[in-house]
Amino acid sequence: MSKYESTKPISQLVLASSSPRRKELVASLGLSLPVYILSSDADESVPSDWAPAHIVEQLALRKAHATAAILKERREENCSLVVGADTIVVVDGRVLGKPKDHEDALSMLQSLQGREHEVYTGVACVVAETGAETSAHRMTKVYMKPMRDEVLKRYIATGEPDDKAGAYGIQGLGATLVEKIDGCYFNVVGLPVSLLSDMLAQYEIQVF
Ligand SMILES: Cc1cn([C@H]2C[C@H](O)[C@@H](COP(=O)(O)OP(=O)(O)OP(=O)(O)O)O2)c(=O)[nH]c1=O
Repeated sequence: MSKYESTKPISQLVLASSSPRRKELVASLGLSLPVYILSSDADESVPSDWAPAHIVEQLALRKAHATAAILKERREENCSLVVGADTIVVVDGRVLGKPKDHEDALSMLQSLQGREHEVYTGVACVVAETGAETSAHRMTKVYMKPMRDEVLKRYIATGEPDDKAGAYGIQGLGATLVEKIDGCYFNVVGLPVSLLSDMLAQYEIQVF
């Protein structure tokens, strides 16, 4: 029995995510095994006293386990490694997820502009066959420029903040809001690929 308790070698990777960014980043790794997308509706509510690192790792695990359960129900022949991820923005200890509406997006961006905040992404790997799990996270500091409401409102009107934690996307027009970062860029985009590649190596999946 290998260390991840599977009787068979991993033959496919399943990304438990509906995020187009995560899909692109996994594709960019050019893995030699097939990659499929199968997202599920994991509950994303968490107790208010959880630390950011714990939140993102637990939510990444929930997402991966929910997809692993679907695969198990289907009695898949292939041995799948399911990858889940979760990203949050933290400012002054306050956790920002995705904005509910444009008003919420404005209040998030008002709290981020002109100062630094942290972005946490948790990554989880679950072997569908056995439920064996690993999780880890990265944190990146992001420094946003000071901006007037008028600028923030114009950015919100582009629609880019709608589906993003903290109401901005560093990979898009949101790059113009950011002065500098300290840490992994891909962690901010939603999937720290260097961390993921280390985690995949534990399952004998090599990136190159
Ligand atoms: C801060 C920031 C977040 N984001 C995105 C990454 C995540 O997709 C999203 C945070 O929401 P998540 O709940 O982490 O992910 P998701 O709902 O988009 O996808 P899934 O749960 O199906 O995997 O915010 C960016 O794309 N750019 C950024 O600069």
